[in-house]
Amino acid sequence: MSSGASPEPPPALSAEYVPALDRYGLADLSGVGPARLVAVALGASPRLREGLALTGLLALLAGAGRIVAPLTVQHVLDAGPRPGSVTPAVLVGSGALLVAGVSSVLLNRRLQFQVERALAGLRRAGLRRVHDMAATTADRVPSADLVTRLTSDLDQVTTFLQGGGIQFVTNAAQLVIAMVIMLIYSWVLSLPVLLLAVALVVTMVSVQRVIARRFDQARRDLSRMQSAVAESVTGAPVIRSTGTGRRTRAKLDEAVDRARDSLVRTLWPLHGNTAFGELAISTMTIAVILGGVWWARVGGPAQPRLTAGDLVAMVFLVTFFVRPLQFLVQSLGEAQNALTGWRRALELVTTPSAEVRHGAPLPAGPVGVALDRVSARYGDGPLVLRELTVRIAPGEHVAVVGRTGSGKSTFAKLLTRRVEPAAGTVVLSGVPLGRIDDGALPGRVVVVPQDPFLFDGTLGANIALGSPGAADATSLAALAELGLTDWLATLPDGLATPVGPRGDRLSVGERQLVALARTALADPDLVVLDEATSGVDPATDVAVQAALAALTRGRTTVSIAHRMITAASADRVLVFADGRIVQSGPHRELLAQEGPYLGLVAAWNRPTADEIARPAAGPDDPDRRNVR
Ligand SMILES: Nc1ncnc2c1ncn2[C@@H]1O[C@H](COP(=O)(O)OP(=O)(O)OP(=O)(O)O)[C@@H](O)[C@H]1O
Repeated sequence: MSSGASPEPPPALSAEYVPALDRYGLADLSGVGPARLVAVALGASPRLREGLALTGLLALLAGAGRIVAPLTVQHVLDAGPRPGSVTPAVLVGSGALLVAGVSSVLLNRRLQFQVERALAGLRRAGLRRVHDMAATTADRVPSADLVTRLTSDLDQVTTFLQGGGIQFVTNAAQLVIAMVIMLIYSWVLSLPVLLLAVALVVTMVSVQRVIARRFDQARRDLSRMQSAVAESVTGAPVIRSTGTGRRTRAKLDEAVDRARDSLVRTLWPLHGNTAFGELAISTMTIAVILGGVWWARVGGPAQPRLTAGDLVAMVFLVTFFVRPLQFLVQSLGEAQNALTGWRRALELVTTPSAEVRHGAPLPAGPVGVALDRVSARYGDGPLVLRELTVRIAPGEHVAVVGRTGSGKSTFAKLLTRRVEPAAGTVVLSGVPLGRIDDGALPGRVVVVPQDPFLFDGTLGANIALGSPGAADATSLAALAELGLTDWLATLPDGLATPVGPRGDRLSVGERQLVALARTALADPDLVVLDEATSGVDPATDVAVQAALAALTRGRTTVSIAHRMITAASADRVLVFADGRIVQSGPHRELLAQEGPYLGLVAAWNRPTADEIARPAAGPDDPDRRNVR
């Protein structure tokens, strides 16, 4: 593809195309007929539509040109070898071959370019969709799976095309033209050829269905295998530390074996199809030769039904009919594989976007939150949040506490549109969240996760993400605002300190500090914070608490609190149990009530095994302070 090519416009699918969704919420094109599939493919890859008529014409010229040779031979044989007939016939034949050659080169070039551009467009659109989905369906289909799927599916298409798949078009054109000319020469001799071709096609189509099903399964198993491999590589430190290497290997072996078995299962019908195709092709050639000799004798020497030239031309034509048919049969498996890849890539691209475009703006100022009888679930699973009704005033700091699995994270995901309510409405500053424009949320509603993701680069670059283009001075001011100047001074190169891939060179606590500085720079109006549960050393923890206090001052904040100090410093605590809010009020008030909060506080006050192993915490340790 030329580097100067303009980017593929986004898919413009026909208005009436409303995809059925599979259980992961992805478009499901598996039951869609070929005409609809082609329409969807053209809609998703507009480049394919460009110059379709010219492409068709080139295919016809390339296919027809090759068939001129038998016609020339027939003419010369029947007219007798006289210079008056041979020379023009040879000239016409040579000219036609030249046109066919040039058309074939142009066609291949054109198809290669168009298809590669279409594939690049699909890749781009697919990756964009993965990003878009990561915001809403990440919990249903992991983004890594989608990327693996997109990459391997489109690789399959490229492999097919590079292995001669482009010839498919020329061969198909040649097949049709040879058949038409054969019929013109002798419909009697064409009859057995066509009957055998019909038998071949009928068998092929039914075996093809089996191949398609098995390839689909094989591709799913290959995707699963790739995900399992990727997971085992990413999770290598955990696997090593937990001593679960043997179990992981067994899981990987099982995934590899399953993928292998699936691939082997595709081979039987594939080979059966090829063998049957070869058999049919040989039979056709024999039928034409024997039938031709018989048919030539039927009329007797005085009135032969077939001239010698006709018979020779027919034998040639059968070859020209058979060769592409053979090619098509042999490539059918790979074509099927590539088609499945193309279809699955199209499924991803045509999955309806969850983005809200041209939605309402989010009114300026601190954000107020209102939930009315909101329930939520993952996929078609059970409700994990039930009938939540809660108000959070602008500027209020609310801590969300509860046992593991009680629904705290899901509540946070509801506020940031990572989970759609199954019932009820979430309203931010008077506007239903589902109607707020996607562009209105970044920078205004910011999530600080437990273990923030940092890009491989400098500390400064990672902080500046909060306000793209921010100068170092602005980042330093944000750090100062959070009281982090002293912490910065402990780093070897200040803002220029490299953080390593995913921020691995920093501790979890330090990554949270970077995320807090990034958030301060963004200056959001609603902060949703998932407090780190572990891995924060006491010194960094003091810095995190101070930075948090500064960041949340005057901003609406929802903290998923795992420690008492965080709950105690909030204006109000929401206690979750089994997906419901069972208590709500300031920390001190809740301490005076009978209820689950007292149980949580007791658990928080119990020293952990880690703390028992450590020397006794000093009075300054914020987490050990008796807040009661
Ligand atoms: N992606 C998911 N798919 C299916 N179920 C999920 C998913 N994420 C969470 N759940 C389920 O939803 C329920 C609430 O989970 P959630 O993560 O909101 O709880 P939590 O209180 O934040 O727990 P923790 O403190 O352990 O993070 C749990 O039963 C959990 O198993």
